[in-house]
Amino acid sequence: MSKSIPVTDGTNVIYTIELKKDFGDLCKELIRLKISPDQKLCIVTDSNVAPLYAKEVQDQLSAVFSNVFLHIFPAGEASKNTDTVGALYQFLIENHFDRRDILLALGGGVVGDLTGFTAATYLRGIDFIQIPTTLLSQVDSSIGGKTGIDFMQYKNMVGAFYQPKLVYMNLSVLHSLPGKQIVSGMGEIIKHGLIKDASYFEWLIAHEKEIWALDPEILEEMIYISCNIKRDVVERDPKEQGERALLNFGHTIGHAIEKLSDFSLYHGECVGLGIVAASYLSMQLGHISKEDFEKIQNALSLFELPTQMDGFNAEKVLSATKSDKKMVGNQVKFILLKEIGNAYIYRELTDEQILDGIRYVCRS
Ligand SMILES: NC(=O)c1ccc[n+]([C@@H]2O[C@H](COP(=O)([O-])OP(=O)(O)OC[C@H]3O[C@@H](n4cnc5c(N)ncnc54)[C@H](O)[C@@H]3O)[C@@H](O)[C@H]2O)c1
Ligand SMILES: O=C(O)C(=O)C[C@@H](O)[C@H](O)[C@H](O)COP(=O)(O)O
Ligand SMILES: [Zn+2]
Repeated sequence: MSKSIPVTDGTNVIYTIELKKDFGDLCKELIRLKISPDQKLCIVTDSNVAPLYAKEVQDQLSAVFSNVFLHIFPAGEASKNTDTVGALYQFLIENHFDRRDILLALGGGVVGDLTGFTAATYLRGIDFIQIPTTLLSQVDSSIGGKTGIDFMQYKNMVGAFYQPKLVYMNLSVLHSLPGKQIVSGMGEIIKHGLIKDASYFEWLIAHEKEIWALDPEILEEMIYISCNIKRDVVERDPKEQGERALLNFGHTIGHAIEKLSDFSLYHGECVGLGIVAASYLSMQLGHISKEDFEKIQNALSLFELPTQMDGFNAEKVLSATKSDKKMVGNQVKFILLKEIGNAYIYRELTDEQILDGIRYVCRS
C-alpha cells in the first residue's frame, strides 16, 4: 500500500501527501527532497506520541542524517500556546538550528499546527514536514498550510499560512489511537462528505462497520478520498479568500463550544455539534429536508459523535461565536448546506436565528 497525492500552487507541485503503511520510506522521501545528511532535523512530538513512535522515527532518520534532535511537549490542546512555542524556539537556539535546518511534526493536529507555526516564524521561516499520527490530522490538519496556536483561549488566533515540504503518513499508527480520537477524526471526515461529496457521505454510512474495525483497505480509501477533497479546495484557495471557508462548516459554533468546554471536548466532537447546528439552520432556511437533517444526525451518531450537549448556556455560546475570528464587521460568516454535498457561505443570519441553531444542540 502506497499512494501519493500531489498538492500544487496551480502550476507546480509544492509538496506531496504520502500514504504509507510504515515509516520505512521516510528517509527516501527526505533524500528525494534533497535534504542532505549534514542538515539538522528536529522531531517535535508530544508526551503521548513520543513513547510510541519517536524512537522508531529517530532511529530511521539517524541511519542517514547525522544530527537528529527530539523535542517533546505535554500532549493536548492546552499546550497549543505561546509558552510551548517559546520553549521550542529556545531548544532550537540552544542547539544552533539555522535556516537550512528542518522541523518534523510527529503527532496530531496540535503538534502539526504548533510545529508549523514555529517553523513559519523561527528565523523568519525554516522548512517543516508533517508526519500526522491521528485520523484527524491525516485527513485534515496536516494538509493546506494552516498553522497556528490558541491565544487567550481563542482558537487558532495567532498563526500563519505556511506550507510543509512533505506530508508523510503512516496509516498503521492509527491502531494505537484511543477510540475517542477515531470519533474526533470522523467529525472532519463527515464534514468533507457534507460540504463536497454526497456519495462519499453515503459511502461513510455504508462502511461504518469496516471503519470501526479499522479495516486497512477501507481506512486507506477513506483517508485518500478525504485528503483529495481537502487538497482540491486548498489548491484553488490556499489563503481562504473564498471557497476554503467551506472547510469551516461546523466550526463557527464548534470552536465556541470547544473554547467554552475548556478544551475538555475534542475538536472533532465540537465540529460534530457545530455541524448539527449549521444543518438545523440549513433546514430552517428551507434548503435541506427534515429527512436529510435526521440523516446527518444519524450519521454523526453512527460514529459516536454527540449531536446535543448539556451544560452549555446558549447566549454564552453565541457570544463566543461572535468573538471568533470569522466575523466580517458585525456579521458572522456562516457555512450552511444547500443540500448534502453542497455547502455555501451565508452572512445574513440574525442573532436570533443563530441562537435557534445553538439552542437545538446546547441544553443548559
Ligand atoms: N491546521 C488545520 O487545518 C487544522 C484542521 C483541523 C484541526 N486542526 C487542529 O488540530 C487539533 C486537533 O488535532 P488532533 O485531533 O489530532 O489532536 P491532538 O494533536 O491533540 O491529538 C489527539 C490525542 O491523540 C494522541 N495521539 C496522537 N497520535 C497518536 C497515536 N498514533 N496513538 C496514540 N495516541 C496518539 C495525542 O497525544 C493527543 O492526546 C486542534 O487544535 C485543531 O484546531 C487544525
Ligand atoms: O483548512 C481549513 O481551512 C479548515 O478550516 C480546516 C478546519 O478543520 C480546521 O479546524 C482549521 O484549523 C480551522 O481554521 P480556523 O481558521 O477557523 O481556525
Ligand atoms: Zn477542524
